[in-house]
Amino acid sequence: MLHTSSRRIAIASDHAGFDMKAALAIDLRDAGHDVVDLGPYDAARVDYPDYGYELAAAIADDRADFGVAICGSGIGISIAVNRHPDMRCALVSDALSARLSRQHNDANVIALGARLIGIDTARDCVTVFLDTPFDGGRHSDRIAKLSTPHRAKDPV
Ligand SMILES: O=C(CO)[C@H](O)[C@H](O)[C@H](O)COP(=O)(O)O
Repeated sequence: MLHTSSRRIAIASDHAGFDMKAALAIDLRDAGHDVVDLGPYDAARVDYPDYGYELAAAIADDRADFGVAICGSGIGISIAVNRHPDMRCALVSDALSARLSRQHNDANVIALGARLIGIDTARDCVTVFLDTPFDGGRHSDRIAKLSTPHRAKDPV
């Protein structure tokens, strides 16, 4: 059982993340979540930006509450998701990082590297991610700044 309260979860990968995506989608559905699988639907080689952009759009359009993004390292698809100003995609490989990404960063997408971590670690990360609330407080203004980026101050 991955977690308790039901959520709308979009999940996407590239070819390297295809098997992990399939396993996590089953787990999430078994746990009672409404899972939107954005593909790919077979293991043929694809480009991770296409799927990262689809995942970001699904959340931005309110078709999902949270996202799970998977590629070989998790790096490429996390970069793609984070091109959207309202996405806070956290690439994690341990449960503590997954928890902190929710508590401090209000991350709405978790990215995983299927060639770097095993399915048990991935399950732990997703479980903690979905079960952990945002702390708010001092973190809220920082989160707001992420959606309105500005240039760094000129050096003195
Ligand atoms: O990890 C990735 C991007 O950060 C991708 O999943 C790919 O694994 C990576 O780009 C390598 O591509 P390949 O076509 O699988 O060799």
